[in-house]
Amino acid sequence: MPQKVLIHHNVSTRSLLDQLSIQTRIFKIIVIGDSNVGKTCLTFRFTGGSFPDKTEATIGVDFREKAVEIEGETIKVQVWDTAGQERFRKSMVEHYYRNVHAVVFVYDVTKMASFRNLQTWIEECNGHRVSASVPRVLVGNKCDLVDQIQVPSNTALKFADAHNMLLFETSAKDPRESQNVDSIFMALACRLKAQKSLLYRDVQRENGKVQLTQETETKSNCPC
Ligand SMILES: Nc1nc2c(ncn2[C@@H]2O[C@H](COP(=O)(O)OP(=O)(O)OP(=O)(O)O)[C@@H](O)[C@H]2O)c(=O)[nH]1
Ligand SMILES: [Mg+2]
Repeated sequence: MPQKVLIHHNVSTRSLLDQLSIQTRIFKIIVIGDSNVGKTCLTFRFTGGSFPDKTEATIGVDFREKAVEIEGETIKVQVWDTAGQERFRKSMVEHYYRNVHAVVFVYDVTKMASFRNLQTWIEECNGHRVSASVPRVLVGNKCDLVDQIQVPSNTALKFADAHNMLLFETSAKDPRESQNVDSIFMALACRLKAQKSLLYRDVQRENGKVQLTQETETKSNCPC
């Protein structure tokens, strides 16, 4: 008798877990740009809430995740912090762009070369057949270095407009800017939620396998 109770309990626990995983939506956001612009620091600021004491050049990719709540729904934002150095990224590039939901292009406001190179990063992104409906944003980082700014805001704004991107000028280092860093990812998550272009955890009951599938896109009505 107690055994029967146990079996019944297992079944209901499993279906509850299935339901929970179906409801977990994951947004894959990749962060792209030259080496040293601060991609790791920005992703760390968003997911960990602080500025890392020390960073090393990213090799391949580092994943960071943060659960956010939007209109009562908990969503997992999966941030792919990519390597800026060619030698540390070449074997991974296909993986960066596969099933991506949004792209964050980063430049360093104190380094004009990192701004000019954005064109190359955009071309790489387009070359990997990332759909035009995948939201993209532009981030000028290191705004705390006010005396060293080389990229004027209006130049960056024109570029962002021409490429249909929102522009965020911010600093991963300055704690007063942390809300601004959060708003980069939150604006994207908000837009993706509205778009319904999501990774669903689609529970395939066949053979008890769990697979990830991508839903078809619908038109966005997000205000951001
Ligand atoms: N002043 C200032 N320094 C920053 C800021 N963000 C990052 N840095 C510094 O810039 C350097 C590079 O930062 P990372 O985040 O490692 O750069 P990355 O873009 O991830 O570089 P790769 O991994 O090689 O592609 C580090 O010394 C950071 O401390 C910022 O907002 N302000
Ligand atoms: Mg890095």
